[in-house]
Amino acid sequence: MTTTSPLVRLSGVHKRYGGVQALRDASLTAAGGEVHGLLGPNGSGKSTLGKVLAGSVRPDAAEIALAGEPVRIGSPRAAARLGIAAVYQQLSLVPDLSVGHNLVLGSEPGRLGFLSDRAAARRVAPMLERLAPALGDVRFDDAVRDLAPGQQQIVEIGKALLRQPRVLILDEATASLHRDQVALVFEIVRELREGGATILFVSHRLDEITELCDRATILRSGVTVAETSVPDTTPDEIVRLMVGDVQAVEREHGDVPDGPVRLRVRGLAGGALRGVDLDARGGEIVGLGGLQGQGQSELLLALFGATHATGEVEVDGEPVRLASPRTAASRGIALVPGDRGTQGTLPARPIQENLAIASIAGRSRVGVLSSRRERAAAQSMVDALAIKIGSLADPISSLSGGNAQKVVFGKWLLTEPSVVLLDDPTKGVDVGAKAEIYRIVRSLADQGATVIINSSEDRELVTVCDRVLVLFEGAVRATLVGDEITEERLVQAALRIGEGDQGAPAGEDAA
Ligand SMILES: Nc1ncnc2c1ncn2[C@@H]1O[C@H](COP(=O)(O)OP(=O)(O)OP(=O)(O)O)[C@@H](O)[C@H]1O
Repeated sequence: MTTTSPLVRLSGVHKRYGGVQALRDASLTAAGGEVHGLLGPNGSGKSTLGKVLAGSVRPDAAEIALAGEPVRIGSPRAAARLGIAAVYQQLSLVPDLSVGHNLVLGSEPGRLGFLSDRAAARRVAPMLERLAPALGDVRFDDAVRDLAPGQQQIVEIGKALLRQPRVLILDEATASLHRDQVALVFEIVRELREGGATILFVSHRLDEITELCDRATILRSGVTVAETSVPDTTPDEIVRLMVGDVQAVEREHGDVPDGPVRLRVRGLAGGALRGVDLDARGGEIVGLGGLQGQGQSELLLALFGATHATGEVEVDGEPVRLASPRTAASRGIALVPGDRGTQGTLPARPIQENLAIASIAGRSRVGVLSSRRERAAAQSMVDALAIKIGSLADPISSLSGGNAQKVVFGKWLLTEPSVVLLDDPTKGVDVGAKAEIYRIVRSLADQGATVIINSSEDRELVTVCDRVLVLFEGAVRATLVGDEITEERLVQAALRIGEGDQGAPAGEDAA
């Protein structure tokens, strides 16, 4: 069923959080049978608008109509009764409960309490089967706690789908998924669309937006600035609508630096890693590519001493013990983790403290740094990364996701590291901020640091890297250098197309 009458209409939406006007007269209109993108820079109000519709944020003012009928949505429960379901990057699953019970949570017959195991199993069996390609051999009884983050996200999506929503909000719900998992989610979203539902899709991945969305609403600073037909708009135009005119990031195919090797790794193994060799020079940006989940994050965590691994690591010719993040940090190794939700911040503490903490730990044993210096250092990072904040004293939990990620990034930059490990550092970061981060990554390298960057976006690897190691099942499968680094070659190497024809094999790129 495809209908042109708006299933969802939000207008005159205002929301203020303390000093931040998150939405001002924002609006959105989406038809049934439509995937509607909700786009905008970090902090532009996308999540807030979605949450107003999902009943989890109470607006200061709003008019909401569903299929032409004015409605009041005072709570998530009220939204659920209206057929509205939402999935976020932050999960709402109960870790100690089974996959099956998590799936039925929220769609159980309320008055009757919990479903019996048998009834629950019957209820979720078709959904588990549908999701199997993205879940692997996950079973009804497995505890959610034991699942990989991507699998948990899939369960969260399954939970929303079981409610058979007529409006489904996916708010960065694909950010932690592998490509094959994203493909399944898209398949399901298209089925929902066929059935006449409206899907509101929030993502910073332009390729996902152009692939999936029919129309899109674009927010800037809490205001709806445009509504557009996605197939009729080029990605460049979408970017321009989102951020105004930003300076495009051009790939600079400079020569690979030929200074001494700064980071030398031999036979790094453990967990998913099956013996990785790597030599990287100061000034070099080395990317980790390949299908996701091939050991890229594990490699970075092992180099940071955060997981148990064996092998030899040297920085500037001196052996580094893979003992702990503290040891790594003392040797000038910094890690910017990808999962900004759970790693790398003290959510309740002020932004200033979050920015300063790693550099304080590195420089002062006593840990007391004059708050004037801390403040000056923090402010310099806020300026350099254009982090959108109210005040340095606000808790980091008050920031939008992308801005929080910039704080994590800034925290490590302040330590002036010699080896910078970046684990998908721009996940959930808007295109404008991405460009800023790329510039900073480049300037770090120009100052002599070695940068190792894992990215889930091939485009990012093409944009910033001097060399890309394509990982496959915990080992380096291929190496692409300079002009060889194209999205096409990366995909080919990741999928092992044209075996043996993917640039120098691992190990041959050594000094
Ligand atoms: N609970 C809150 N308390 C205080 N301020 C908040 C809260 N939630 C959001 N904000 C602020 O409201 C503004 C809009 O945030 P929102 O999360 O809606 O943006 P967004 O477009 O989804 O951002 P991102 O792309 O970074 O996720 C931001 O400035 C943010 O800091």
